[in-house]
Amino acid sequence: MESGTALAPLQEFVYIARLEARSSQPSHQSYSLPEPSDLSISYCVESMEIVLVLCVAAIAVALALLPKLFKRSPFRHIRGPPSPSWLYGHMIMTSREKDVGDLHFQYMQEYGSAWRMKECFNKDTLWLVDPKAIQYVLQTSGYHYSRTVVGRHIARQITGDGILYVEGDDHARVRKIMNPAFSAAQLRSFLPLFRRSARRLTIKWKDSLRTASAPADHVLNVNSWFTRTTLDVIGEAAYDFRCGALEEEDNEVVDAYKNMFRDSVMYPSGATLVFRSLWPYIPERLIRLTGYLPTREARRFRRTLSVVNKISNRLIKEKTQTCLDRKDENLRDIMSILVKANHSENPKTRMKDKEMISQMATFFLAGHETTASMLTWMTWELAKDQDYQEKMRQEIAAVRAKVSERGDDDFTVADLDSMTFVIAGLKEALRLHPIVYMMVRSAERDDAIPLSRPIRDEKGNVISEIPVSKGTSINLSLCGYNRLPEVWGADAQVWNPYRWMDTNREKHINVGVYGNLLTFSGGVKACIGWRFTVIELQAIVVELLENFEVAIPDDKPDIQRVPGGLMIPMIRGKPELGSQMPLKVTAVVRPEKAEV
Ligand code: HEM
Repeated sequence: MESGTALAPLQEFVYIARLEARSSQPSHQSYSLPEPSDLSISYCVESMEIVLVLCVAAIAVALALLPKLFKRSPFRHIRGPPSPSWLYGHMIMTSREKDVGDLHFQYMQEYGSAWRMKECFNKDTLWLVDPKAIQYVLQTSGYHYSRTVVGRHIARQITGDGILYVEGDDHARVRKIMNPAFSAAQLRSFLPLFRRSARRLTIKWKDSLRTASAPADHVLNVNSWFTRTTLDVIGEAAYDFRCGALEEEDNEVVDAYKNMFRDSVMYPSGATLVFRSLWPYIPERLIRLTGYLPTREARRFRRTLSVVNKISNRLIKEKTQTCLDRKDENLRDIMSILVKANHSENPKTRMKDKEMISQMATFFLAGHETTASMLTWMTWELAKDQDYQEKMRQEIAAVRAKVSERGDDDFTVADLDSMTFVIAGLKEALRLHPIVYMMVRSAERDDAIPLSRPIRDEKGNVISEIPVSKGTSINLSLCGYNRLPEVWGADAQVWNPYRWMDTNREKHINVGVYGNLLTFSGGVKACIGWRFTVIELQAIVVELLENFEVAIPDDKPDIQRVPGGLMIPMIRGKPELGSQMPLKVTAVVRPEKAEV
């Protein structure tokens, strides 16, 4: 389609709306992955009426906001890829990447550690992988770069007014109350719970192998098993609530989260992108109403939130009563600690019950699919690297021998931390597969973002800091930074866990909370659950490698990193199957346990 005439944006919009209408499905979708070049197979289930209403509203608001939308950005001379569309900018392209990160990696090579792209209505947006710039945005000036209006309101639809939604002083207040529940000592106390859940998973896999017709070729969708395991873990750790996800696949909570991202935010339609791009100009109270719209994402999120809120409501009441009765001394779950911390706060700064419920929904959201996906990508890497997998297994066996010699039944956190190969494998998986692969921040004031390495702009000028104006969207490419050759070496694009054993590694600018990776972000809003995740991953990986070998199945499925809010593993060309990671799983025969 031609662009460039005055009517081009309108033609483009109508063209894409038509294509999307053609691919809209009334109820249960038939899934097909849209190629950036072929929007006719776009994935979109909003009804055409909703799309049209939103379009008309969007165009009306857009006309009223023309002056703001056409403000020229102070970094317009930074280099970047040409925009394919005035209306959509690069938004369709980036939200429909074939494999998460491929565009980021390409632009890093072409333009360096900072580049310019376009949002809807031709608005400039800055992309960063530069460590100093990222440090500045997340840490040095963290509270001057807020989560975007769109990001916050989508989070609000999934979790309510939780920590992912609030900003500024409110964020600092909530974070302070939450911190005690995530102290290192508190999280270490969860190890037995993680190990119990991992053992339950082992039993389930062994049962599955026992009943398999050909155990040597037994293929499991490990992602589904990991999701159910981590759901059980977060239920028990956060609420002392038994989800029972490993026991029954069709459980209410499992069902509430199953493929939630695929069914909501994956491959947003053009109309959705345009509509969302207007939110920053709409009063907050009106944006809140978007959660009640019959759109694909709002409907899907409402379904999940109603299940989680029902449980949280009941539990908050119970735990508050237990706290008031002073019967909570032995309760170590996150919610009990939060209730206690909240009660010791000044009544003015306390979280209200509604806020507490939202934090609980946040833990469920933030705390299970992320960890499950991480386990999925890690086992996939290990399935491809049998040598390294075996090295990890030998290391685990050696530490196991020491534990038995001591007369202990199981590993302590110190034992897990002594496993150099396991930790290096874990860090490498976190580096290559950051589940939250990008974050967008909005500049709260005019500012200049410093760079660690100067770049050249379109005019050949050397720039060591980038001027940004209030309201600019700053895209932090977590997956890009995690593969930056300056930081990780010339082989940054490939799996090489040995890089973590190099004790001569150069010191780099501090950006992230774990291994200096950006996987858990950094600064004032870094992942509060990173330590929780690391211990959980260690506990589960060690259990699995003691009991099983994982390998790529004989038919070598083509695994795709699908951009859907999180980085979702799927079989290329089969999105209707949802998250998938088929791996061949065989039992390891241990000397003392030769059964299975
Ligand atoms: C592999 C696992 C995980 C990954 C990759 C991950 C990643 C992240 C990232 C990148 C952020 C920053 C998001 C942003 O600023 O927009 C974040 C925030 C957060 N995460 Fe995690 N996370 C993981 C597990 C967990 C777990 C297990 C919990 C809770 C038990 C958790 C709770 C949170 C919370 C509450 C926030 C918001 C923090 C704040 O705003 O101050 N996460 N996480």
